[in-house]
Amino acid sequence: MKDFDDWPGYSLDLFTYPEHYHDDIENIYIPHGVIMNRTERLAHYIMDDFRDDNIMVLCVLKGGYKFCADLVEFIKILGRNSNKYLETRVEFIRLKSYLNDQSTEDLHIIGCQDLSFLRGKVCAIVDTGKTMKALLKHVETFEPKMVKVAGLLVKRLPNMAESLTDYVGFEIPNRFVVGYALDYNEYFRDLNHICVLSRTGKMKYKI
Ligand SMILES: Oc1ncnc2c1N=NC2
Repeated sequence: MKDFDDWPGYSLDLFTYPEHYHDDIENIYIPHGVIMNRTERLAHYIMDDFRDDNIMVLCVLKGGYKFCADLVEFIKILGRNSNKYLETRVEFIRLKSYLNDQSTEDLHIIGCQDLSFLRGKVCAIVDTGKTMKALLKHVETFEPKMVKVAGLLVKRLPNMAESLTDYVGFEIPNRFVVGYALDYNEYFRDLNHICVLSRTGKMKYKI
């Protein structure tokens, strides 16, 4: 099912958002409430799959920090309510791969390169759906017991190989979105909804 092929997004006057972005966003593509409900559902799947394992969550910064925090919170809440706790540790890795709204393809890791804490662990990589190939290859070199990927957004690219994402938040067309920790040159991370950037916004914050 193509979730968002010709989805026009919600008009701005239906939801609240930071006033300073008023002219910079085109529409509200995925409202915060919808993101949270979807994330809760993904937490259910993860609880079912990781039943008795402890999870080592590898959060991909910066874009993945909101999704990761909410996903881990839901895993904790679901565990408490079903009296089945999943011990969850979180580590962080920073990837920088976008300049303006263009992926620079060369994925370089900023910060901790040594992921030996993953050895023999069950690892859940939480990311916003950037190209996972290079990161997965790097993670595999530390011989984790099992790796699963949770991606908030998976973009439908023309030559997309099978998706490397085990838990997909939303499959969307290949368009640049901001908000919910997704940035455009470090702006819009403080926006709760996932929105489409307007031309004004693209020009205003262009580097
Ligand atoms: O659409 C996007 N918007 C912001 N940041 C990223 C995006 N895709 N990968 C990283």
